[in-house]
Amino acid sequence: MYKASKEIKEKLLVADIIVEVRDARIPFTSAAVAEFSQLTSHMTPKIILLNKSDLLEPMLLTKAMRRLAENDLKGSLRYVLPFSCKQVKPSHISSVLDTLAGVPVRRRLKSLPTKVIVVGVPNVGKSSFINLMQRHCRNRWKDIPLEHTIDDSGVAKVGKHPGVTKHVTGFVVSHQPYIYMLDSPGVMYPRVDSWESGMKLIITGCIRDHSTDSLAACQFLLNMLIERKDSVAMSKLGIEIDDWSISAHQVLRKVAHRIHAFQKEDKEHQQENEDLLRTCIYILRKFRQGSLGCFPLEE
Ligand SMILES: Nc1nc2c(ncn2[C@@H]2O[C@H](COP(=O)(O)OP(=O)(O)OP(=O)(O)O)[C@@H](O)[C@H]2O)c(=O)[nH]1
Repeated sequence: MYKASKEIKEKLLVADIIVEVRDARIPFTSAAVAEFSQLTSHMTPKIILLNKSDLLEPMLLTKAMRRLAENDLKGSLRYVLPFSCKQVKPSHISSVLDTLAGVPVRRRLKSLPTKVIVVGVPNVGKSSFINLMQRHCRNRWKDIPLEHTIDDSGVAKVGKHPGVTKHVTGFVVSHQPYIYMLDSPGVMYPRVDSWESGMKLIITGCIRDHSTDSLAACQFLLNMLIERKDSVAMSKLGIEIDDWSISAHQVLRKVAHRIHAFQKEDKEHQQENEDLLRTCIYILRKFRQGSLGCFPLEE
């Protein structure tokens, strides 16, 4: 963990622009806040990329972007862009490139590349985004070498250079202006300031769940679906609900029956907890894949 923090620190120090990837379904809860204030200058421009926007209705996405702009970005120079690595839209890529090109950075000298680092809490799609940009840029500039290393002075060079003590690797995303994206993301910690935030982070996979958490997180999710009277999501779980006063535990049992999670030979119900846990993992996986439909977890 210490090593990871040290690496992020070093990368943030060389970065001219920070792209913070967040999960569009939890635009506030998936903020990578932990080290930001200590490690970055207030002057470093930040772009917030609301990834996984394919898992949110367009109207809600617009709302989330507006709320972020109103609440989260006061007084600092930031941009909020929608993105989806799963349903890639050329307009998303071009708006990222245009925004990067237009961001006023401290030193935009022709000889020095503007260095962009991608950061975010786990599982928000940082690597997917970097890989996608790398593929796009490789196709765009077929004849120009795109893989570089950068030494401490910020000069990008092709190939490996002996004598360069610290270097970061990445690829060119734009030649005019000269913009370079580091190819390894900075993984940061989320802020878990309430039980509810923790549940949302587990549901979306930003925090790894252990068995007890899976049960609690799944029940949290099912309660949300019950509250929303979300018959579409329920039908995707293979069940129908006639009376919405049903409890999360009852829904869980219904799904367990539906997927035949209960073991037939377990007449004494000794395995029941394990069977329900397997069902929770099944439900959470479906949600994370977007198979339960598009809905926000934050109002
Ligand atoms: N639906 C959807 N899934 C996505 C999107 N982007 C990434 N994913 C999925 O989210 C999961 C995590 O993606 P990664 O790119 O590994 O995320 P990461 O932030 O690099 O994760 P860590 O390595 O844990 O820090 C994978 O299963 C991806 O397929 C997206 O835009 N939409």
